[in-house]
Amino acid sequence: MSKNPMILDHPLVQHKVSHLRDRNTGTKEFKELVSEIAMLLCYEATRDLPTEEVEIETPVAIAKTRVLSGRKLALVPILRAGLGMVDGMLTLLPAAKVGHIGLYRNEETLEPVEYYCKLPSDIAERDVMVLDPMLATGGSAVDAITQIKKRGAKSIKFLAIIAAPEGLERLHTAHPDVDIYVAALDEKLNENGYIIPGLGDAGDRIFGTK
Ligand SMILES: O=P(O)(O)OC[C@H]1O[C@H](OP(=O)(O)OP(=O)(O)O)[C@H](O)[C@@H]1O
Ligand SMILES: O=c1cc[nH]c(=O)[nH]1
Ligand SMILES: [Mg+2]
Repeated sequence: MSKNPMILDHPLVQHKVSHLRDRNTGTKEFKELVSEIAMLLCYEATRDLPTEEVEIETPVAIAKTRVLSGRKLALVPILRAGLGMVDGMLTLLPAAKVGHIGLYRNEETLEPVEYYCKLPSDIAERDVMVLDPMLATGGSAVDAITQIKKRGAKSIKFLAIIAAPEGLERLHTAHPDVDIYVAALDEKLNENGYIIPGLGDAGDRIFGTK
């Protein structure tokens, strides 16, 4: 990857993120947009997957062409909000295994509290993509990636929809080997650790809990 973080500047991504931010966007459309943006992030984050040449018989000739050369992949959404990105990713990567890490932010300290971790048993052999729509202070992403590395994974990417500069800095400092892909880079965090302008609480908007 040439740039870390990679901030997608594609018009489709910008258009969809604008609608996602809108406070008048309801749960159904919000979920659809998260899934679609995840698909576009996936397209960019898989640009370096290795391919191999094969011969395919078309109805008229033999084509020398390329297919993915069988790298094993794992998606690891950070619960809850990361779940919203899984379907979009699996649309493009149907063979990927899915692990889950449950984290929530302590509202006062803003530090992550871990409550669940279940990863594919062969995670150490897989290229891992960690998913969370929001990278705010970066505490959740850093903690999730630390847990995944403890279980042996060596190749890890992090995909978020909106990032704050504070979160990008913290994640890059803690895990400089991790390539980061984001759909939008925002201005700052407010005093409650929310991204400004952001989109509010992603988990609540995906699951309709507020
Ligand atoms: O970068 P950070 O400061 O750690 O903040 C980002 C985290 O906050 C949100 O989760 P939240 O704690 O709201 O849990 P939820 O997904 O269950 O709503 C979000 O989905 C990230 O996981
Ligand atoms: O702005 C924010 C920050 C953390 N988590 C969210 O869902 N939104
Ligand atoms: Mg939340």
